[in-house]
Amino acid sequence: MATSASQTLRSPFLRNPALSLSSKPSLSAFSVTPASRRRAPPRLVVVLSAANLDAKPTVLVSEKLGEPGINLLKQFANVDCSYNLSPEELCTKISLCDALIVRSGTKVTREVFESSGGRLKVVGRAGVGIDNVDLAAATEFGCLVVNAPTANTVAAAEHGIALLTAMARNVAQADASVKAGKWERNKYVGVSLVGKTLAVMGFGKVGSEVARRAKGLGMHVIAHDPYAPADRARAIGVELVSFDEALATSDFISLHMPLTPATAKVLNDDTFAKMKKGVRIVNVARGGVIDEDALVRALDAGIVAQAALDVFTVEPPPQGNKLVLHERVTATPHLGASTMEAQEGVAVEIAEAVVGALKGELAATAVNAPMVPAEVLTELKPYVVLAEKLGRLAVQLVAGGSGVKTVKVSYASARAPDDLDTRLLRAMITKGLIEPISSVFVNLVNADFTAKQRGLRITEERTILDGSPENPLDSIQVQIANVESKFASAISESGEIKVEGRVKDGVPHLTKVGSFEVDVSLEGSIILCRQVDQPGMIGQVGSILGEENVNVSFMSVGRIAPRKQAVMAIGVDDQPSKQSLKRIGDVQAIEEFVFLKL
Ligand SMILES: NC(=O)c1ccc[n+]([C@@H]2O[C@H](COP(=O)([O-])OP(=O)(O)OC[C@H]3O[C@@H](n4cnc5c(N)ncnc54)[C@H](O)[C@@H]3O)[C@@H](O)[C@H]2O)c1
Ligand SMILES: O=C(O)[C@H](O)COP(=O)(O)O
Repeated sequence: MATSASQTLRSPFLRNPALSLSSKPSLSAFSVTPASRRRAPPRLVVVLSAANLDAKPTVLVSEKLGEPGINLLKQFANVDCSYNLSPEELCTKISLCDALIVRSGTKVTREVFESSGGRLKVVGRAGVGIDNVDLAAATEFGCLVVNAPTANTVAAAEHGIALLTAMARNVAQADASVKAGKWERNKYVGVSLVGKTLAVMGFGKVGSEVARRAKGLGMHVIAHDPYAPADRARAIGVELVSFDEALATSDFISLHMPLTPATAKVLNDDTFAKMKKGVRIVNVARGGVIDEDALVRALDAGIVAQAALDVFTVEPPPQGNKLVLHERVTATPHLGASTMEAQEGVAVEIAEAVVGALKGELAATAVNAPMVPAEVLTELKPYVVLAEKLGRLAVQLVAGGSGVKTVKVSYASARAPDDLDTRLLRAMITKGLIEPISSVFVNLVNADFTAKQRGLRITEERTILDGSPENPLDSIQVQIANVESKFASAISESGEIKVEGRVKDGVPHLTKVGSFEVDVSLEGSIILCRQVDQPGMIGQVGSILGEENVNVSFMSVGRIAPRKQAVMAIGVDDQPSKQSLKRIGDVQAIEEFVFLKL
């Protein structure tokens, strides 16, 4: 079992609270509730709880990061700024690091994750593009990848506009000519932008800012983006068009899509052939979206009149690169994000994201894990804890030897189905199901991957309840099918191990085991006993535990009918000894019992 996870998943409840009696409306159960346990909702420490918070984590910064970001990191971590590491040096260092912060110049390969020996928990990309990080490997290794997606948007858009205008007026070439002692006024006659059509390819953050600015220059702006909403484009006076239409009708094309398998070399011999003769191209996205050899051919053939490029397939491009040296190409060394303001912003954005992730908070800028908006997260916090604990309980009820393969999770809620994002809950149930029976560390990043790898099939279903949708969930039920249980009473009428829980006053409770209703707060550990319902049972078990100074935090009895079979759930703060557990088992009326660690 991954002990580090369970250690840091502690919630900050008080121990040894004064007990107070609270009567329950249900006839079939009563409970003893520590008053102090009803106060604070559990802290959410879900994603990266492997980071050892007792020792300061170590953050490796492998490329120049703005000072404000470094200062922020230093308040929480040991910061190792080692720039220009070779791939081998990076692999060596990484085993000593909990987090790595990179820009576009560091390749975070599978080897990096393998070399980290499981210690690397977060990769922070101080910028937008994450094409230099092997996301599949990061996910497999349970390493969260976060980026800083907003702080350099304006800088990149401004650089796009700078390249567009500089290209149109031959600024770079004319400057070099003047510096070379020439005065070539006729050679550097440019083209005007006003009234020309600009196609923005990729209408995301940077693309839309470029569009806005280009409209200010009097250009007719169209955009191609298969995923952009038309109303967002319309709102700034931009028409979304097909890829082919963008190519065929534009005087200028500005690229702003990410580099993905779908966009790699999207500008190639075939697509250049579809463009208007004399088109001008700007690229501040990624070099790999253009087939650079094809661009050289298109320039030489006069299809492309000019290109202005900030990014290249290989950076820095090899010496003597034909494209860079082409007379009608303006080149900058990946400067899109390089303004003082953007670098400060990016540094702070990524430092906050990495520190937050190391503390176990959910990252709003997670790239390989669901991004859960802060308000949703606040609401879901206690349910997240409930989900993991139900998973832990359910799997511990399985009799040894019977493999867990089929799990059904049912969420009962008065919310509309699309108003409840269950990915986080599913991940935590998976964590709860897998960690107690393996050495795998499961988090939000690798939960689905790990489940799949272990052949664990988790299906989810929703029960829509009438009533107020004020709370996101009424209950969560976890059922494990096709297994035997070491506590037969946990098997429901339909033959599965079944546990169900709810959140009460912000605290997760176990409310059903098999067909028995119970009510026990999910903290510490739990003893479940099945007995013939009769007076004195609570006293007998309570005094066995009391003799050993085991603090009982919660007790509840669920029964079919008075004096028939009942299940008693006892919450304990401390682990009872084997002898005490045996004595409980020896109580005559107790037919079976199980001790479950949460
Ligand atoms: N040169 C630099 O220094 C610099 C700085 C910032 C960003 N960038 C790069 O700019 C690009 C855009 O960044 P962003 O912050 O605007 O990202 P973003 O995610 O906000 O926008 C990208 C847009 O591209 C769209 N897209 C995806 N596939 C597409 C396709 N096949 N065709 C057309 N559009 C497609 C997406 O729908 C999205 O709207 C990224 O490649 C990023 O790495 C470069
Ligand atoms: O994707 C990005 O954010 C830009 O390409 C910036 O990259 P950089 O951080 O290496 O300047």
